[in-house]
Amino acid sequence: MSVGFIGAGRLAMAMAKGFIRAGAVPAENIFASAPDNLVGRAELRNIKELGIHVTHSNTALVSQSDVVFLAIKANVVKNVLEEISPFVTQRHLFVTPMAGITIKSVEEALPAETRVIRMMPNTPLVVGEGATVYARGEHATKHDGEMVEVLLSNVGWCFEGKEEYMDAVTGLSGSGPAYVFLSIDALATGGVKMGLSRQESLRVAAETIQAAAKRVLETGAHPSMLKDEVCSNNILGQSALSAIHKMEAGGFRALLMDAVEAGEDRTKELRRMGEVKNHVED
Ligand SMILES: NC(=O)C1=CN([C@@H]2O[C@H](COP(=O)(O)OP(=O)(O)OC[C@H]3O[C@@H](n4cnc5c(N)ncnc54)[C@H](OP(=O)(O)O)[C@@H]3O)[C@@H](O)[C@H]2O)C=CC1
Ligand SMILES: O=C(O)[C@@H]1CCC=N1
Repeated sequence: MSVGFIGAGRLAMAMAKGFIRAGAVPAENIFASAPDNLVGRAELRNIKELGIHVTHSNTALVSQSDVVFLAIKANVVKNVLEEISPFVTQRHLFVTPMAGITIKSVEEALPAETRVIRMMPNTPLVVGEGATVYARGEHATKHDGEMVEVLLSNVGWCFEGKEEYMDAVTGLSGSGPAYVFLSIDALATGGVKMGLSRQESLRVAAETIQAAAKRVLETGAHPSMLKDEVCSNNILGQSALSAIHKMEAGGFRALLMDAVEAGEDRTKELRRMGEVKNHVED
């Protein structure tokens, strides 16, 4: 199976590296199309070092690939689909990770009965971890879905969901790693303020987040119950409860809920951007 990425940006390269590292797709079966303006840029050297094939032609990439990931931004999708449409055949499966862009809009821009799957991954798949939710279009078969699921399961957890939730998934897990990176940085900075070295503090913060996530996944327990395990009820303890009181007073949980909602709202705006040719935001 040959895998192509239209757009050789951050997500595409994370996926390509993740697939190669996991042994899911050999580098020689991976293609990426990068615009001409990448020539001479450091990104192109990094991409070439991966050993994948790089072209400056989206249409050549389509001709070379069985599975085509649309790893571009919403503002160029209309033009790109118009450009490649004459080169699309029944051989192709299109997978779109684009925030906000619906399956229907991709299907309508490509030849009738083109098989399309929409998915929302996240970039930690570069290290073989992460969460991907996908939804099948009208013509994508169960087998197509299983194929995507097997491929993405090499680089994290992947499951089929409903397209109507995909904007919310974008606000939750597509963008989620950024919220967690921010949290790790903030926790580590707190440690530094209390006298730890930056390096130690960062490691302790990252290991703590990883361990807590693992505990949720392995026990299947409600996070509030696990929180109670950490918080001593005894008046002689309560250092965790004192900290949590501060977090609640600062609206910590409401802030994270608002973040997911804001991510979803912006994703819906991106959908409108995708409806216009070469949209440029003011
Ligand atoms: N980054 C993430 O964490 C995630 C991203 N996504 C989605 O993935 C998509 C890509 O995001 P991301 O990788 O972050 O964005 P990037 O901007 O890093 O990558 C997009 C790439 O597309 C290239 N490009 C622009 N126009 C064209 C064209 N006409 N033909 C081919 N390539 C073109 C850009 O080149 P140039 O820079 O030269 O313009 C750039 O390299 C988005 O739709 C996003 O919503 C989904 C989940 C997570
Ligand atoms: O911010 C973005 O556009 C993308 C969508 C999900 C994560 N990053």
